[in-house]
Amino acid sequence: MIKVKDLRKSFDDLEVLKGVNTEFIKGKTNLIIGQSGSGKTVLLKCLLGLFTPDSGTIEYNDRAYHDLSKDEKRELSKQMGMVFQGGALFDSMTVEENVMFPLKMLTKMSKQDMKSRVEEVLNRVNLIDTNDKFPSEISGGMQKRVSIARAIVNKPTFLFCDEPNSGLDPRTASVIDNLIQEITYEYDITTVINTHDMNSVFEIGENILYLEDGVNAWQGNKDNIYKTDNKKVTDFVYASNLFQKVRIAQKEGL
Ligand SMILES: Nc1ncnc2c1ncn2[C@@H]1O[C@H](COP(=O)(O)OP(=O)(O)OP(=O)(O)O)[C@@H](O)[C@H]1O
Repeated sequence: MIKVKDLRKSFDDLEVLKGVNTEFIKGKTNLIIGQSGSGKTVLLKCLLGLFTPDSGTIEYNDRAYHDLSKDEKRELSKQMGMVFQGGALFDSMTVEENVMFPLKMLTKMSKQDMKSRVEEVLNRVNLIDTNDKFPSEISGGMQKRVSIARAIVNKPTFLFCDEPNSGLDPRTASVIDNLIQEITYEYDITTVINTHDMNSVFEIGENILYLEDGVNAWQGNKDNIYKTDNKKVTDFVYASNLFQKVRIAQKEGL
């Protein structure tokens, strides 16, 4: 569980987060949606500890970040997994080396234990016989799987994903969404996903935060979002004709 209270962050004169209050639930896929520039990435980076907020608090399992000692902050960062936009794999490393990287950096595991843990997570994301391949030798969908394997290899408590579907065809995007959701359940992780993909919203949106101009403007789940009359949310979510038709069909019970 992550609780965010009155979070504010500015860059010089630009006020980006203007008092965000929200909760991200353990064991669920929590989505952040909103217009470009609404502050989604800045919020995600605050959650990851990459940006220091100007004010407000972030509590990770009921412990406020600013109350933690330096060592505790370091320990907390080890409990965080990140799926970067575009995968952000190391081109010069094989799939196995990419996934092993966090274990080398963050743990004192033996080479053998690291190898077997890497094997376990690569199997979990259904990547077989790719250990010795380089990122350039596998498809975009497979690269995302490697990125997910790398993010979960150190058994994180918190998983952050920045547009995990970008650049994928709709079917592969849906497979990746479902994989992230399954892993969230299996590992009982607090997963936070920054997304532009409305298919993800309707598929895995268990707790959706709609951010508008740096504030939490709406929060609900994929079932509530069909029915909400909050104009800001409907204008954003149903900007496409296709989704408008889906909404009408849903409301009419078709
Ligand atoms: N390091 C930074 N320094 C200065 N301004 C920044 C920095 N990071 C973000 N911003 C500004 O904060 C605002 C919000 O950016 P952010 O990347 O959070 O938007 P977003 O909602 O993630 O947009 P998108 O959906 O397009 O990725 C933008 O105006 C951006 O220019």
